[in-house]
Amino acid sequence: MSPSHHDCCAHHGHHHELVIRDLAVSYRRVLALEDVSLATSCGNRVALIGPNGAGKSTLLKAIAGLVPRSSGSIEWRGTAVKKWSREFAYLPQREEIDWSFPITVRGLVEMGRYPQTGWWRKFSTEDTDAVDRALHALDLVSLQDRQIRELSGGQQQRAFLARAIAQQAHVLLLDEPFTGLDRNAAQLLGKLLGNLATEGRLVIASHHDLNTLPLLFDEALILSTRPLAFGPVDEILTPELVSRTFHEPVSATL
Ligand SMILES: Nc1ncnc2c1ncn2[C@@H]1O[C@H](COP(=O)(O)OP(=O)(O)OP(=O)(O)O)[C@@H](O)[C@H]1O
Repeated sequence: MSPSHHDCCAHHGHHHELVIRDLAVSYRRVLALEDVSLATSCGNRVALIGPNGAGKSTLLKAIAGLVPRSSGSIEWRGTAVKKWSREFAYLPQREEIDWSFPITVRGLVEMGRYPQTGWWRKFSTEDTDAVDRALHALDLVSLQDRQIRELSGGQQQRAFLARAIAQQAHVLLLDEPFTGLDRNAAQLLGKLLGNLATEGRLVIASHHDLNTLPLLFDEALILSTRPLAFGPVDEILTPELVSRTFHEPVSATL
């Protein structure tokens, strides 16, 4: 029996839903990640912190099943994650997305239903309802007929999150979702991510701004190819650790 997103924490007691053990990822000769272990559950917002090249994007892609791992394991609700499944939604960094692609906001959100419907089936009422709910949750109802390329950066981020919600993904893997957003857009996105976590989703995002870290996230993984620390943000964010993370060259750990 797979728990719905409303009860996913309650019935698991102390068992964590996402468990990563001794993960390593290499790109040909570059060792991008090593010895990464962490355990967390729905309801949390986890920040990945670290200097450029620390492996934050690589970890998001590895959890999403988008890059092969050299060793280690990833378990989601007791089952080994071997490849992409619809439980995971991955949002790439802004510059990796082709924003000129001709599609409306609603069209993009409907794409979240394709893993369920298959392209040959018609949209059911359930699919339409899921799309409507996702547009509503991300405050996009009035923008649904607009082209994606005509939106602001914050609105585009929300459209991609709405697609993930329509997909009914429980794990949201976001690569620098706050980068490039103005204050208002960042505040709105922060609030929406908080709601999604409270509803019982797990949010994992790379993040660069240590000042907003305690406001936007519950837990943090400090990464420099290897993990330097993982835990609640208020315990992790010590001056010693911050200077160790950002003043030490990444290559020193390789
Ligand atoms: N496709 C790739 N092929 C080869 N090496 C790669 C590839 N992608 C990333 N790397 C290397 O892996 C390491 C980790 O990169 P990654 O993008 O995960 O870091 P990051 O923490 O997300 O960095 P940033 O903050 O700059 O986005 C870096 O040394 C990078 O050069």
